[in-house]
Amino acid sequence: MSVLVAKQVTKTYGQAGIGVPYQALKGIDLTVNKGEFVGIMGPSGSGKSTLLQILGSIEQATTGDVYIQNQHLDELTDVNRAQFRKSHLGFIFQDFQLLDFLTVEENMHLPLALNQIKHKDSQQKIAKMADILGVREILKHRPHELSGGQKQRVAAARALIHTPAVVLADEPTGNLDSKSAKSLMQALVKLNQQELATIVMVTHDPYTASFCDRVVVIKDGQLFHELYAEKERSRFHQRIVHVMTALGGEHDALSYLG
Ligand SMILES: Nc1ncnc2c1ncn2[C@@H]1O[C@H](COP(=O)(O)OP(=O)(O)OP(=O)(O)O)[C@@H](O)[C@H]1O
Repeated sequence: MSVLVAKQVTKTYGQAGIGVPYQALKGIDLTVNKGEFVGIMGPSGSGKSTLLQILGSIEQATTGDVYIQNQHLDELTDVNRAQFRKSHLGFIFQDFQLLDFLTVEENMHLPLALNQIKHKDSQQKIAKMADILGVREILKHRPHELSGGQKQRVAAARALIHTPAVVLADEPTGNLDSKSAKSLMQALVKLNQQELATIVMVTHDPYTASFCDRVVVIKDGQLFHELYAEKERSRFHQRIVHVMTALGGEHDALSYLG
């Protein structure tokens, strides 16, 4: 069952008469099924963040259609779009974006409060998420008392706690050391497999991407290639590295693809 469908999405920045218009996306088609973990990769400036922002209804596509759980995003009013985002989407950012005046527990409670989840259910959800993400011991701490890895696991808990239709993650391991990155990705895989969470994640890092079921590669605003995971993650990692190396090189990138 598809949860997210993007059809022929384009994005042109720069209004007529102000500077030179720039087409960042040139007709992207993407379908993500329930319980899929999809990585979006591509060189710097290829349009990854633009695509993620359009999928998250933060930016509007210039042309094309985006549906999340059959809801066409362009058909929502501004008020309904904000409400839809709160209830149907979860976001994880590179710089965590936790509220420092709230404890970990209160940060996790925020999406539940915004969606008017009852106190008893909230407590159960917080306890379950805290266990899956290994943050139970730090529930009473404030974000400034945490390591980067802990902060990002809390941010992931907050993004997923209200069981959104899709979680959109923009470079979630970008500020983490390799050990913390691995632990975050293992937690996301667990949430993906146990809770059937649907995750779309932009990353530069082939190792981070190797935890996905599928990696979509964008080049110059267009879909360039798709890779599917295989049993051994290390082999998938290698294949991603090959594709990205080929993309960054001057030679015929397609000669690497198989
Ligand atoms: N608000 C904006 N106004 C004008 N141009 C923009 C804007 N946002 C992005 N762009 C341009 O659109 C193109 C795609 O940008 P985007 O941030 O989506 O790429 P990216 O693949 O995420 O890059 P990176 O990996 O460096 O973050 C780039 O050329 C960028 O300069």
